[in-house]
Amino acid sequence: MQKYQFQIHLGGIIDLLSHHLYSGPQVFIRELMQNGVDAIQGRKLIDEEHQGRLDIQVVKATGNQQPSLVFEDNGIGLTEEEVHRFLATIGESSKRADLAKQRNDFIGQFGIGLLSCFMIADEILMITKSARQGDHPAVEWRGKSDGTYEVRLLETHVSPGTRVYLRASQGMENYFDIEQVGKLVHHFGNLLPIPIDLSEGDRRKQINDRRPPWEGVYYSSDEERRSYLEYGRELFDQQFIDYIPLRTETGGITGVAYVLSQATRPKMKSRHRVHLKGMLLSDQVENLLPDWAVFVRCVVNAEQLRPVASREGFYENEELEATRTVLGETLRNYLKGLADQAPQRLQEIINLHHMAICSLASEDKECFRVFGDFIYFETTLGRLTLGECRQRNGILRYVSTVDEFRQIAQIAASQGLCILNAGYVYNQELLSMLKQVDPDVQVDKLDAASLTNHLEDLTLDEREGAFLLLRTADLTLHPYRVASDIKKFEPASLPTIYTSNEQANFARQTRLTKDIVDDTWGGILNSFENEFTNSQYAGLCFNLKNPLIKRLTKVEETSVLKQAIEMLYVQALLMGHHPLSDKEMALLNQGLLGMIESVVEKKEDPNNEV
Ligand SMILES: Nc1ncnc2c1ncn2[C@@H]1O[C@H](COP(=O)(O)OP(=O)(O)OP(=O)(O)O)[C@@H](O)[C@H]1O
Repeated sequence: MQKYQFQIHLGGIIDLLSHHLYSGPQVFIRELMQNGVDAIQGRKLIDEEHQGRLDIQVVKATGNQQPSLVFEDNGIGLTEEEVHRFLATIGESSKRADLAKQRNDFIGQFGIGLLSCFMIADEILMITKSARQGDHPAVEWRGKSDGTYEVRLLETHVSPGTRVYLRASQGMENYFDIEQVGKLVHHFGNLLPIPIDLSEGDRRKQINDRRPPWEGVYYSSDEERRSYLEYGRELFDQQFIDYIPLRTETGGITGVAYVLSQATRPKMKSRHRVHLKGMLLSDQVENLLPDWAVFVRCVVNAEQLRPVASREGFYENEELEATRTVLGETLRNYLKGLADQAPQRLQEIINLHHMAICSLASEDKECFRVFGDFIYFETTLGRLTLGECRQRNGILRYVSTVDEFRQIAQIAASQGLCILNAGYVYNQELLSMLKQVDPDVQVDKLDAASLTNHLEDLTLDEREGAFLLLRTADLTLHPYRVASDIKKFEPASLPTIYTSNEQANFARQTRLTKDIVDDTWGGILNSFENEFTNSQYAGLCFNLKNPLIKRLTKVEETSVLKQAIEMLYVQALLMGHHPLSDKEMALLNQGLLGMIESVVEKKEDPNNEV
């Protein structure tokens, strides 16, 4: 059997890189800067004192000549043998662990980056001189996008390092415009530790002369704070509430997490600006922090994490996982610190990102442990954090719907009872997460209807006095499936409370629906309704402490009583935000008209007391 060698279709590979791997042609600038930085790093390994520099020159278009770019570094350079091996072999890199021994020193490793230049130029011309072999002549390498290359040795003196020449292919002139190049060099390279000069003709400027705040030395915490926040504002073009310096051994991270001043939405992920050895990987990295850390946006430099081949994110491996855990720990310590020293700021952060934090804390135990106590609930005693609720009450009691909460809020509040409204999204999940995280906590669901059991009973005499009112109420409200009762409770200004439970609500909903559907459906719903038992009755409880109710117990005329009861019933429904059925609406109308009539009659004949 004969052996053959794989052939590579360079056009196909370039197409693959440009359309499927890289986010766009602009990355060639990143790849070239990175090769320059790596080459300087390589030279430092043989000469520690070596002062590296990168020089990028833009040459404007002239006549029928397309514009061009020259990337120059004073790095390690390549010998002729290395040129054949590393430049002309796709996937071969001098920076891999086995060759470089200290792979961590270099940014590149895949051996494909240089090919990105074919996205904007048809030819790559490189002149390189090895710093390792001083007597070796400089080498000129000319690689073409058709997959061929030429090599020749130069006789002229060239100092060690590498120069890459690129001429814009048709349609790519934009990437050779000085302004555009300046922006891209700054975008990708502003944290690189080697000075990068950009020039066009006589104009020359260092692009990365500003160092990040975590490299600064500060004489006061105010100065430090100002420097960090100003950097964040300029970088992200937004204001932040606070900053958290980041430094971890795992992953070799340095940087800062900025606390967002705008509310985040649930399931929204924060995107971070991430560098690898000073080179920007991406400003859209999502997997740097634990999912719960929605309230910050980071800019970091990593020395040890592994990039994916597109170099636009980190490879998801154990090291990244460990780094994420340590960064999460840093954020948690910051929050704990705030809880002790600046709880208002912590509450401010949580209030801003409340929905997002609730959503995460309801699914993620770790997040719950961090934030749980600071999440607020609507309670019958006002808005309280879960921590405050736990401090005040041995048992946490909640109702599961907003309607139930409305029913009981006033009475519970007047009796100092703290009942949580778990009718909003995530609330019940958060309470069940609380039970998982702290099994000792007692969390009880309260049935709003059962609340009336805890109200003060009437004495025998009082009961006797209220007999007619109660009997009339039972008869009047029976068609509405409402049972009546009478108790004494605060606040005295409240004449009645309407209580319901899930079955009663269902029954009520069925009746409301029946009002608006046709006969066929009405028949089906009727058969449901007929199955209802007493437990599906809602309740209207009169308050004997209320002056109006007290007066009603003295009224003997049942028609007056009936009308008052109907009105109190409708009013209780309206107070609880329950939609009225047609029949109830009619009650309201009749009642109002009746009242108007009696007022008018009274006006006409002041002796006619109603
Ligand atoms: N400026 C340079 N100076 C010295 N050697 C260079 C330079 N540019 C490229 N090389 C050599 O060419 C090889 C291939 O470069 P290329 O950019 O394609 O891949 P890489 O940098 O090794 O890895 P990656 O694909 O991750 O960028 C490098 O490993 C290096 O040996």
